[in-house]
Amino acid sequence: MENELSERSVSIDILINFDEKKKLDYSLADELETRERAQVREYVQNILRKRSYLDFLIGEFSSVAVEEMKPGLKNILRLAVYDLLFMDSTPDYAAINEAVEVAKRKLGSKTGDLVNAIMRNLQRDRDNLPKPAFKDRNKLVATTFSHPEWMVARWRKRFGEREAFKLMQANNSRPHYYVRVNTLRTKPKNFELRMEKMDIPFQPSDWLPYYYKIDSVQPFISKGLLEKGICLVQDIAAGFAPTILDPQPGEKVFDLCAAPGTKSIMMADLMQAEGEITSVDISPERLQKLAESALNYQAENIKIRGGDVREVSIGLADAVLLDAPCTGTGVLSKRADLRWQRDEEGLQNAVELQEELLEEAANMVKRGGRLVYSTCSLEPEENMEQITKFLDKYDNFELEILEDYLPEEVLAEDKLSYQTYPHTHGCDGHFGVLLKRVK
Ligand SMILES: C[S@@+](CC[C@H](N)C(=O)[O-])C[C@H]1O[C@@H](n2cnc3c(N)ncnc32)[C@H](O)[C@@H]1O
Repeated sequence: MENELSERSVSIDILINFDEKKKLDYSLADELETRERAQVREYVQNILRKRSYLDFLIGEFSSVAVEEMKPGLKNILRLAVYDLLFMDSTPDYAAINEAVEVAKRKLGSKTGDLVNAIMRNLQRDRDNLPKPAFKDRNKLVATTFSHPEWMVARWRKRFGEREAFKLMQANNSRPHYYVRVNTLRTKPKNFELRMEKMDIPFQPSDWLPYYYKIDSVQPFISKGLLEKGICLVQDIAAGFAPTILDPQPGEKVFDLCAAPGTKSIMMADLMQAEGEITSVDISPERLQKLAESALNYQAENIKIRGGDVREVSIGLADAVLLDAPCTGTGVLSKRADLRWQRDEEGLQNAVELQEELLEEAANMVKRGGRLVYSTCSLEPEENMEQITKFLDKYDNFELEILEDYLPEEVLAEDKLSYQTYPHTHGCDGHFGVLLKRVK
């Protein structure tokens, strides 16, 4: 019999908690070993990536409608169906028996019997599974690709169906990972030698210096490379915003909405820790992570400031980065949970907050100074439309051309913004512009 704290049962607890509280809390896995914790993350993210499709299958084989199931039963079944159909390493009997045991233990023997019946039915038909066949096209696509219907409707309209499919497929695939070497701690050549010695596969990027595409983050954790501050896990597109801000040693820089701090750390490195970065964020927990990273990465020029960007009074800077809170629709392969947490109202709220934050950020830029606005969203309202609105209102800022900083393939035709897409660029979806204060 399975131990109380198995990867499966902890994954189920995290998924139940997510359904009930709309928050993904991995701390429930804290008592597991590193490898098991990684497995829990895999389970949770993979199940969230396939959630609508798994629910469709459960509905087809159950006498109880999925909408009527409590989160406990629903998530035991989601994990069991995922195990049965998508985990080659799990034998059928183990997938079914373990689900039945967890159901009995958590919800009683009757529920265990129900799980057994549903799973046996599904196993019997596994070579001839039903396919979603809804008349409503958005519902059909949303179920097939496990994205919310509002997102599907938007993306089908904007990109056309073929491209929207490719984007959703990319969101449902294993994400790409990059690390950036921290030159405050080591030289890139030494870092490469170290990776070779440790047999860690890596591929230097030709987009930005010091970035390497990697297969998995796991060896970097287990060999202590992150802990020692040697390198940082950061998507290459997340490095574009600091790159175009181009902070120089000795400058005064503000990083607004800075936590957990990967961009502050990168900017400290670009500045060789000379000058001053004030990193502002509203979240004390996330700022705690930034404080730990600053120590770890020897980013000694970072000063942390807790508070709302709209309320802090920190004067003027040569260069300001506003990495605005957003819907995160560009990072859905790494954060599959976000697709289930966002809705159209949330998008509208994000747009309003970004507008206020952008105005505040602009007021903190010295005359002649630079302002970068960035998001990890694919939605025009959060990106270029936000900037157009801002420029219509303020005539003391101008957009700068980005071709000296970034590869052409990530730039808009006019070279005044960058936007990456997971399905075309093989990295997260990020947007950014560089504004100069001209008067
Ligand atoms: C996209 S994340 C920032 C990621 C960060 N720049 C990095 O690279 O690690 C957005 C951040 O905005 C913060 N935030 C949201 N509203 C804020 C506000 N009104 N004032 C300050 N920070 C805010 C959130 O706490 C969150 O940490």
